[in-house]
Amino acid sequence: MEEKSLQSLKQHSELLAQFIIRLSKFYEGFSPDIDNELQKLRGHLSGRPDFTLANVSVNKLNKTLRIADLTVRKYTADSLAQWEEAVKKLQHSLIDEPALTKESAKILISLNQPVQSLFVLQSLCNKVLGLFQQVIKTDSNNADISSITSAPALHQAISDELTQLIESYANKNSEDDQLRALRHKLKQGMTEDELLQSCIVIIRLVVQDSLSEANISGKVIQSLHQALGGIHENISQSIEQSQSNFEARQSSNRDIKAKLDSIEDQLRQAESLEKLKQQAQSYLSSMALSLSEREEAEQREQAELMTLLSAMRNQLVNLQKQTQQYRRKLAEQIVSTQTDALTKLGNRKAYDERVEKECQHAIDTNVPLALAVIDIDYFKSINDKFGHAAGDKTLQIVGKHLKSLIQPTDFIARWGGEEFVVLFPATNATELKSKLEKIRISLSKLPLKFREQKISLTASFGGTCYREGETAAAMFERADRLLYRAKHSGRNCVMIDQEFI
Ligand SMILES: Nc1nc2c(ncn2[C@@H]2O[C@H](COP(=O)(O)OP(=O)(O)OP(=O)(O)O)[C@@H](O)[C@H]2O)c(=O)[nH]1
Repeated sequence: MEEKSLQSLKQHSELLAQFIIRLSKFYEGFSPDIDNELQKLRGHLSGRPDFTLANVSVNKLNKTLRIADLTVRKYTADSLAQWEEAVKKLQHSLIDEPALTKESAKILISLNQPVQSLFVLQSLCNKVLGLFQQVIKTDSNNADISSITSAPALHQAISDELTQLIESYANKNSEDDQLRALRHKLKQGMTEDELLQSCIVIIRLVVQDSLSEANISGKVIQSLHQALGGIHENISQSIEQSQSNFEARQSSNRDIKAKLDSIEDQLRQAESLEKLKQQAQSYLSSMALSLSEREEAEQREQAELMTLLSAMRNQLVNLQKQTQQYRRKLAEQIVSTQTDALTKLGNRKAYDERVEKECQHAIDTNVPLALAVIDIDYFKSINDKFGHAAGDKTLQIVGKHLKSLIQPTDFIARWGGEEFVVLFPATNATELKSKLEKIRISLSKLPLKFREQKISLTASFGGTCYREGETAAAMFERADRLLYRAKHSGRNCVMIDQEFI
């Protein structure tokens, strides 16, 4: 019996030792105190077990484990609170990501549930990390997309706009070194900083230019004002002079009349012919004197008037010269602000003005108006292969060629970059399609050669007709969408609004 219970005790202590070994392995590294104490306990229970010492170890372990348990709970609570705060912060930046917002809400609910074990805590930690990984991935994707699409598109749009502005200034100031350098740099490609600095340079130029324009206009107006003031003074002077001359003539008339009346009286009362003769002679010589004085005065007046008139004439001639000069300058300015410097075709401003007129005409006359947007295919590759100068030359050649293919009543403008816009008055969609097809084929046969290399060039076309009641911009957008479709259908083709056919 004793032998049996000893055997059973041995078995139990071995089982306990194995359990302690497993427990030690599980807790290994968790705390050095627990590791040491478990190792001691294993020693007390192996071989000849010493239950008294084992009991001491178990008590020590109990205490350490209680403290460790409190530490783990506090650590768990702290971790959960920190993760919750981090997920909440993250949630604010996820407004545009509904899937991630939903996921973060789910995680927040889990983080607020009681944590039963370290495994649950670990799984929560994994979920939080997973969420952050997903957000980082989405952010970098978005950053990639925006750096591929919006930022370069904006960069390109600003560069194109600046090129146009510089072109129109270069028209006026072809010798300006700064402009020449800017134009060159823009064609080479600019960094964002350089682009911003160029914007500032151009803004300064525009301000200076408008200030000097205002100054010139001010001077012209001032001199017109002076000239008009001079003419006004001369006219007032001549009116005053005429008034006083008129009064002098009236007094001279009264004088002559008085003398005639007096002769008449003398004739009636004359007693002798001799006396009458004497008196008549005296009156006649006095009248002759009055008349010659009057003639002299009249000649003087006429001379003065002539001087005044000739001064006025000179002033008017000057005035006319100045206004003509100014009008010519204004006309030149209007032409230059509406001309594309590179192709010498109308620019977007010219198009904007013209399209409004043509739309109004289409409404008034009920005659169709067609619009085409033409974009050279793979133009960038010309720049890339042969340089910007070759690209510029191509734009000039294409612009000239397009102009030669349309009627004088049609209107062509360079919309920007490698895009042209053409207005075809009195043209319906079917006619537009056939006109654009002819232009497309003609363009594809244009002989172009750079560095001894023949290059074939094609363009894509979007065309539509004006719909009464819509804006010119709406018509353009429709044509532009059709152009986009033409590009996506393989390029070198014409896409016409089917509604009109
Ligand atoms: N030489 C020159 N290039 C210009 C001018 N304006 C715009 N560009 C260039 O035209 C190119 C247009 O390129 P994209 O918009 O990619 O068009 P694309 O290469 O014609 O391709 P698709 O239109 O899609 O067929 C850009 O590289 C611009 O820098 C200019 O006045 N002169």
